[in-house]
This record gives sequence, C-alpha cells and structure tokens, in this order.
Amino acid sequence: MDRTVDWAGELDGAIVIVDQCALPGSYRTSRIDTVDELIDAIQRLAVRGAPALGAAGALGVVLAARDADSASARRQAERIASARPTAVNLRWGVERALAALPHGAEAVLAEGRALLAEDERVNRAASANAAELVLRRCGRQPLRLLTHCNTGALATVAWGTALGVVWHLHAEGLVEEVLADETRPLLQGARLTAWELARAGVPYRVLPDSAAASAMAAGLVDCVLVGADRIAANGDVANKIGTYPLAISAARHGIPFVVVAPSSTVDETLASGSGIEIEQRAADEVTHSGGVRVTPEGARAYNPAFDVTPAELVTAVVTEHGVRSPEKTVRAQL
Ligand SMILES: CSC[C@@H](O)[C@@H](O)C(=O)COP(=O)(O)O
Repeated sequence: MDRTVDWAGELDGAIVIVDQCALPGSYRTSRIDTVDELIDAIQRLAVRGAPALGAAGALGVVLAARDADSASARRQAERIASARPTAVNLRWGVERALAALPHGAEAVLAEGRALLAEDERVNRAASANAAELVLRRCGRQPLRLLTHCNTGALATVAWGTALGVVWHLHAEGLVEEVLADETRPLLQGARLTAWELARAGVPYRVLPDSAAASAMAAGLVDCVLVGADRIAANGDVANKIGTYPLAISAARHGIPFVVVAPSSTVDETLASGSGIEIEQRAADEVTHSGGVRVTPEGARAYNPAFDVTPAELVTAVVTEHGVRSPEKTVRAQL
C-alpha cells in the first residue's frame, strides 16, 4: 500500500492521498493541488484519522506557502486547521509546518516531509509499547482483541496506532481474532479496518457496535484497543462516537481498555475532556444509508462524530514514550 498521505514531486508537486471514500470497493489515490481541494477531502473523510490529518495539515501549508504571500498563507493555514475541530493533530501538523514559513516554501516542504517520516516511526513505537502492555495484562497467548473505527495504516501516514498493536502481535502469532466494530454511521470499521485486516491475513469478524457489550459478556474479548483524536491533560479521551460505551462495557466486564496514540494527540492545554470540541456532522449520515432515506421524511438526527471517555475508565494511554501516567486512572489497577 502507498503511504496514506504523501507529497509527490518537488515544490511544484502535490499531496497524494489514498482515497478512503472509495474503499473497500476500489483502491485509488487522488492528487490534491489546492487548499480548497484539501479541505474538501478532509471534510468528506477521503483523508481521515488523527495522525493522517496531522500529516495532511502540514502538507496543506506547503500548498498555501508556495501559492501565496506569507499573510494569506497563514489565513489559508487557519482554514485547514479548522476544517475538522476534534482531532488536535490537524492543528498540530499545520502549526508545525507554519513554524518553517519564515524560511520559505521549500523549508515548509522539508518540515512536512520530516513529519511524515516521523509519523510512522512514532506510531510503530507507540503500538510496540502497547503490545508489550497488553501481553503483560492478558498473558502471552493468542488474544481476542476488540477495536473501534479505523486506527490502521489508513488513519496514519503508515502502520497505525491501535491496529498497529495488532500488526505487532500478529507477527508473533499472538492474535486469535479481531472483533472490528462496524462503527456507525460511516462504517470506518466495516469498510476500512476489515479491509486492512483481510490484507494482513488477520482472522477477524465485523460486528454491529451494539453487539460489543454482549461479545464481552460472552467472554469473546480479552482486551479493547482504540485510538484517540484528542487526549486531555487529565487523561480523558475523545475518540470516534461509540468509544465511551465500549469503555463502560469493558469496565463492567473487567476487560482492559487501552488507548494507543502518538504524543501529538495529547492536548496538554486542556485540563479535561469537557473542553474538547466535538464535531457535529450532517443529519443525512444518519437519516440515509447508502444514499437511500431510512427515516421518515423530516426526521431530525443527533450525529456527533466523537465522544469523550473519562480517564477513570481507561486502563492506559500508551504513546511512543510509554504508558502515560497510568497511576492517575482507576482502571490502571486492573
Ligand atoms: C489512529 S486514528 C485515531 C482516531 O482518529 C480514530 O479512532 C477516529 O476516531 C477517526 O475518526 P474519523 O472521523 O474517521 O477521522
């Protein structure tokens, strides 16, 4: 697979993304030449997942910097950073690239390229740390792992975060099965996680999000692994809608609930998760399925893209630096 987000060519080149709206039906890459095209791709979720958004944001600043003077490049950069509000990585990537702007567009491109290379290194390290923790908690045996949304290579530049743990464990023959939540309403689990697991030859089943608690009650889950879009200083975790109920169910059943993310997902400026802005998405993602209306005409929808899991329900937040302050959380005692 290509990198999920990359830069093709020299300064006159373009961003190239793996188009996640086309998967799993077809694998194709698309070229992004302008800031407007990038914002559209981000909002349609053609590029998505917190670390991938960070990379896309940084490369978006290259587009802005080569086509405009510094003041308007900064205005374009702000438009990119606010294209989606919840994943802190998007603004982080934009700001990191902007720091190079005084040195010119070539310097911005060099910074973007450095961030891309770092993304894979950092996520491999975070997921290796988490794999070690999971084996310590669950025992060195083939494990049944439940995951939500898509946290694989498609959600990063390459490799993945929570799904990266699966890649590490599978390489050692330590994955019995992955249960992949379908992840309503946009089906990142059914479409993208299942696609990645199938390609990697990992045994998996897709389940409705609403079946996760009963899978835990039936003893089918050894550990829950999820990613994050923003982690507050106190360890509260914003992630794809449906993560919070998973954490409640995991706590009820005494199952470890592990969050895997690069440290760029931690927002130390926010004391707690109550300060995290949650993206609200269009009603038709809920009122329609595959373009066909499934609700009565005029039905309204509640469609937050993310929820916040309180730190006390999280066994551990694991980054490339290791386990983040587990003693602060109640579930760390598991
Ligand atoms: C490694 S990705 C972590 C999160 O970004 C992921 O779990 C998630 O919630 C993605 O949401 P999405 O709306 O698909 O961008």
